[in-house]
Amino acid sequence: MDQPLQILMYTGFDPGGLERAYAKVAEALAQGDFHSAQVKKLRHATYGKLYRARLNDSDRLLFSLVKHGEQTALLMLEVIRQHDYASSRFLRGAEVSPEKIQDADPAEARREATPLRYWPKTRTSIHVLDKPLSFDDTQAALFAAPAPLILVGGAGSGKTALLLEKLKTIPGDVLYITHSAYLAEHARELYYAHDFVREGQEAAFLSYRDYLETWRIPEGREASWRDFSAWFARIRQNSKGIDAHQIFEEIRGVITARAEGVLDFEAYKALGIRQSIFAADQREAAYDVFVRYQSWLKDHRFFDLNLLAHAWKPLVQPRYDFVVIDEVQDLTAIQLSLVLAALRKPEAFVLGGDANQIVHPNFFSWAQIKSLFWADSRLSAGRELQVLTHNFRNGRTVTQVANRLLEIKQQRFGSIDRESNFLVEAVGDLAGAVQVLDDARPGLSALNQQISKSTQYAVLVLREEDKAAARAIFTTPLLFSVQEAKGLEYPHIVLYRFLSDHRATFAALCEGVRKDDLGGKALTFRRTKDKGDRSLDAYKFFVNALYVAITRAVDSVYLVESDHNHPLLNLLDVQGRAAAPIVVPASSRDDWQKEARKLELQGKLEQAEAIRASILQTKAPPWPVANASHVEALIQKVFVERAVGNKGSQQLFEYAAFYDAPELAERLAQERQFSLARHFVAQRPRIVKARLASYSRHHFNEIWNDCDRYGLEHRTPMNQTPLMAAARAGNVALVEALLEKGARRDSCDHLGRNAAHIALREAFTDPEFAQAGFPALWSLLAPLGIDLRINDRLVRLEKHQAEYFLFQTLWALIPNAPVDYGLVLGFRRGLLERVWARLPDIVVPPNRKQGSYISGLLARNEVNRDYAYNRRLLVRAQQGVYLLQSHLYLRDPDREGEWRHWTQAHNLEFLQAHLPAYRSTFKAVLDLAPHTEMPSPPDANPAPKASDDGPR
Ligand SMILES: Nc1ncnc2c1ncn2[C@@H]1O[C@H](COP(=O)(O)OP(=O)(O)OP(=O)(O)O)[C@@H](O)[C@H]1O
Repeated sequence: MDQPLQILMYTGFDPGGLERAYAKVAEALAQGDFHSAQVKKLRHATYGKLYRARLNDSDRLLFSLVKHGEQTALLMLEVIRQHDYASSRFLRGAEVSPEKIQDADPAEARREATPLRYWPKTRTSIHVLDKPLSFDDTQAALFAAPAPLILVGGAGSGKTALLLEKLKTIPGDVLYITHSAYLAEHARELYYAHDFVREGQEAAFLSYRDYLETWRIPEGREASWRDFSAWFARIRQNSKGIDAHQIFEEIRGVITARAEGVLDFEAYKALGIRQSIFAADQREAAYDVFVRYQSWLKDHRFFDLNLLAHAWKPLVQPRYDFVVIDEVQDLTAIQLSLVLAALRKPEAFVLGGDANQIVHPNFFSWAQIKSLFWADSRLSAGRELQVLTHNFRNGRTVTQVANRLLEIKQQRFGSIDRESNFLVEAVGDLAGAVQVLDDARPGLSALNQQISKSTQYAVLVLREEDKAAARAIFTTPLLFSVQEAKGLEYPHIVLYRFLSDHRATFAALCEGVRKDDLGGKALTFRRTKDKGDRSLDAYKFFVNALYVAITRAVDSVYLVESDHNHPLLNLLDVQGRAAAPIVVPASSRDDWQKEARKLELQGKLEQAEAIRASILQTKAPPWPVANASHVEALIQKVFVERAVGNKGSQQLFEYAAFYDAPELAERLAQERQFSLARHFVAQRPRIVKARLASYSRHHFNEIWNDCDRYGLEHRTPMNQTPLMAAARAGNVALVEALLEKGARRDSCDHLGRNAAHIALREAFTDPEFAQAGFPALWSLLAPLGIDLRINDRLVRLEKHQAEYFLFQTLWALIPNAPVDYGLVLGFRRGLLERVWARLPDIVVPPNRKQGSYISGLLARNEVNRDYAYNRRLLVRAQQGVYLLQSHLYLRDPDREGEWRHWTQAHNLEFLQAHLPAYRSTFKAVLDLAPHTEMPSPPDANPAPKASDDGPR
């Protein structure tokens, strides 16, 4: 007999008014009686296994099962009232048709329960992000505590999870912001996982860079370390022994970092000994480099995020009701103050971070943060920083070694500050291992042979410049510097010669530290004795880098070292590995494919490309692809050169049918007497169907064969990726399978349409498609947001906003809408009314389909309309006729940081060339594109006044 099921509740669960019916059903379910509550199993595209029970004639209970160890529990998610599945929190966008749901079997449900990594038995309330989570006591207390809050926690302590859950509770305009673009995007995905929506909230998820762009898009690009070091190498002879890494850190973390303004030379010279990397006698030379740095930025159209923050200060207005800042240690004081300047109420913020993970140059300290905020008496009353000490990510041994490293750092240098003075406790069941491997060729070659086949192992080096040596041994594409590895995690991590290449530095770290004093349960606070001792600053990068590197491993760490007797290994209590070779199962092609996509999303293009080049090794397909240049060549051949035979005409006709270009078919009929083209409307469905045949099937073997040979992003003869073709064919299962393999949602055809736009077009033309597969396709394919450059600002449209759907609709329709709508450039309200009426309510709620709502939506997004939330998307061409406005740009997917005018993104020039009948219309629209440059931003790199009389 199975144990009774425990009952847990989702934090948003509310049986309001149905308590008695709920209690009865819950009791039966807990006893494993699924029959009397008529439990049915539902399938959800993203959530996985969900069940519904009958509460009464019209109301239903939605639940899932979770387990921890031997214990299984019911997780009560939601009461669905009056059969209204469409407005369900967890089923939104999912298809629930009564014929397709089946009776549920309790034994199978137990087997398929979702594992909970952590579950203190006293807690019954469960949060749901991408997965169900039971908070620990600190997380729970902080979740309930009022803002402002500053929360500190080691790697994997659940900061991001807590910050996001907290954010969900707050109404109004809210912002999640962090330095890394990847983390901002990842946080947004976690937040909206399972289609979470909060009524009455507008949430923005921005990287710090995006945030700046929402105020004004800077010219040029950010100066990276690589740019800086190449420049510095050229000027180093006359910079009096200043080290490149140190001056980079000094400029970014000290000279330009203060909220009050860039330090002038006098103020810089007067800094205390612990406030600068450089001793008093080096400051003049250091400042001189800074002055030259500014000229260099200007000359090369580079920008620096701190200098930009100073310049942007006058632009920032109160805009947000609440702000969450994650990984706050990656931001400087000026950057922080620029974010907080956008708050409507100064105390409405929560910050999270970990000072032990600083590998970006910024001189961060919690004391500085505290003084920045708590100096404000409105914020300070009774506030302390809160510390999260559980580790939900790493195994026990990895956590132990990471803790020892923190202890060593503290013994050697004293506590950095009270706030970072903690050790962490692993909560998972995994033991894991940390071992030393010999840096000797035969052994390492054998190791390389094993791990280079696996996505489970990554190799880390301290700095970018150490990669070359590691590459001589390790051929895995998963090779990272510590900077790059921040925020990543892998089951197994190989650290290549961290200690052996910096023997003396790491040995100095161990001076005076006794092994017997290590291995404790907690750190006691201890200040350094000598205030002038700046050795921590010199070693900070090395210790923190090692800490970050070790904590990337979920399971095990291998330190490849030539010096097994290094004192740090002894202090960390890490042993050599016994002779047993490491044997690793090879990862599948699919795993590599997914890994490449994951890395690409994280901005790790070098490693993603290495996977494609060295492991996937795909080749170009042998067929001609109907992209813009191919179609142009065909047009030239058929209409200009008037090539003999029908082959070219046939190909063009197929293209015209597939891409809804009746005008092109008409030309074929008239200019080439191509008779099939006279029956365009009748022929079109046949051609489309034939072209999509293999994407419409239930068996995908043929598709997988093509993907293996030509890659997941290869183009079909109709210039679609397999994902686009599957979307157009309405094949939800294939779309899911392709996404699971890592297919890109953002690939576009030559008219700027991605898979979501293609599905949307199809839904506008085919009512059956709209009602059947489309809701699931939209939920799977539509990106969470669209970035537009409107004039000189970044405007991000979020998926739940009406403006988002308006823009996506226009993008899917213009310029040559599906056949029955004709050419769409300028459009009236009626067009939107007609096409939205075809879509199910689950995608466009009924109130948004009404003419009056649409009129309002168009009017309030018109460039000249005075309205606070106007996104300025449209221009009124004449009474009632709108057009996308002329200062509207989209991100160029192929050129990072660049924007393309919407007419270019849509390739209107191409269309203009091959649709002569519409040339004048296209020309009129193309003429709207501004030929002049954008208005220039305020001077992003103002030369500080001191440079006039400062040292040169
Ligand atoms: N209470 C919890 N129970 C189980 N898992 C949890 C809990 N809280 C967080 N996690 C999981 O632990 C992992 C790490 O959490 P999260 O990313 O929030 O930590 P973090 O402190 O922000 O880490 P880092 O500083 O390394 O980015 C995530 O997979 C998250 O879902």
